[in-house]
Amino acid sequence: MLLGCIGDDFTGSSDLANTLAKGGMRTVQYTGVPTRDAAADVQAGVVALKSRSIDVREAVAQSLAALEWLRAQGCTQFFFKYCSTFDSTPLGNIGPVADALADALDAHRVIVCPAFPGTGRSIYQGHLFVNDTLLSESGMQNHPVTPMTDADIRRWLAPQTRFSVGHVGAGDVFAGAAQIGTALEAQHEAGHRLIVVDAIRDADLLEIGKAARDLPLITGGSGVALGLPANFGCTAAQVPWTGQGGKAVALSGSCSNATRAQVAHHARTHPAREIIAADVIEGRLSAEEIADWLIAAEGVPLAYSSADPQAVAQVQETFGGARASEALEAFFADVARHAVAKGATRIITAGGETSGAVVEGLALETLEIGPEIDPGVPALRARPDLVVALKSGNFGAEDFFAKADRVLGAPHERGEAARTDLPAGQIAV
Ligand SMILES: Nc1ncnc2c1ncn2[C@@H]1O[C@H](COP(=O)(O)OP(=O)(O)OP(=O)(O)O)[C@@H](O)[C@H]1O
Ligand SMILES: O=C(O)[C@@H](O)C(=O)CO
Repeated sequence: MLLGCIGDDFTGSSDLANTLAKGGMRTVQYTGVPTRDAAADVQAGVVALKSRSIDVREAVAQSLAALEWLRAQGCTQFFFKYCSTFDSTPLGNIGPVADALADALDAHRVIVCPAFPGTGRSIYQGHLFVNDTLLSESGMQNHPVTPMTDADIRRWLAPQTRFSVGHVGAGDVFAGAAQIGTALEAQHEAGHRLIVVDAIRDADLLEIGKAARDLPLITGGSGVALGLPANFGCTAAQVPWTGQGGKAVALSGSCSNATRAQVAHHARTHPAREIIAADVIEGRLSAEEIADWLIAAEGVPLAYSSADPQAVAQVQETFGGARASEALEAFFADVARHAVAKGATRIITAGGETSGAVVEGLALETLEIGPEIDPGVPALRARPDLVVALKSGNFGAEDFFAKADRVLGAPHERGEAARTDLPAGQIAV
């Protein structure tokens, strides 16, 4: 293994794995820290944690355990993947995890770059934009767990880290890799260790990637990984894929604007059933009943708890946010387990936490990275008879659910039949 990656959530990890696989690296995503060695031919390993919003000490401990495993696999460079909207609070977890990894790797010029132009995230003069609005005016200021009320990433990161935060501005980035390297060195000499780097276009990210060639640790969204495969001699390639026939089901626990638009769009032409949060929390609805409905329904049936901010606030006020989230995530995991037991072979999930719960509930240990469905969302093979797509809340076009089903089911470009030869947990990219 060459490049070792640690992702702070499951959908974000598949977003990063997608970029690396498209760049030609043989990439595998692992659910949590594996207990055995990776296959010998894996070039990039992404250890997916659910560490974005957990207790900071636990997030650091899990990330260091992931680092240890990745080091043992032979990796020479490491990547800490967090959200392109820098989801964190003034207490962490991005800063403390980056600090701990920097210490462990003796890294002193640590790039901090959440930019992902393909989904509208850019950084200019240290400020993060979502399309044409500052992060703090993009809707992310209302996020229930990590409200992002300041778009200045330098200022947001400062209270989270023990180190001084530096900045490489757009002027240096536009001048290319050599100048980025010089600017990183100047920031280091000025006493800064975590260095926010501007990027507004993919071309900027490719130059940053070149400049990062010899850095032990890079942190950011998936965008800044664009240039890394080339440093290892890999070239962009079509990602091989064998489609999976059979029954598709879609599950959505994401309440983001993008997902709610996708749910509304899908419900116009496919069977869709709303999951009422109170029914789940108070035990009036069984997961098996929903799985039966999904299996019996035509097309790509969707079960969703996605609701607007007022409805979510009402549920949280009545039951408490943590209780509601736990109950709904456990419910979707149960629905997925029953649906797979009853024959589902293609599972599409929306929402980082929801997807994480489903992947853990189904005990999917490794995910083979397939072709991109929409920016940041790849098709994934979990088992010889099961494929999945894990969509971050804010990602995907309006027709995402139907499109995901088409890509998951698409025949291999060389026309091979679906594979049945590989045992679970031993799947190569
Ligand atoms: N109707 C609802 N009322 C209250 N909470 C809900 C409701 N539906 C879903 N939830 C909870 O809201 C949370 C949504 O988080 P999730 O990470 O799945 O989506 P997201 O935040 O849109 O995605 P991402 O993290 O990828 O941006 C989950 O914990 C889910 O269980
Ligand atoms: O970087 C992103 O925006 C996503 O991969 C993600 O992490 C959303 O949860």
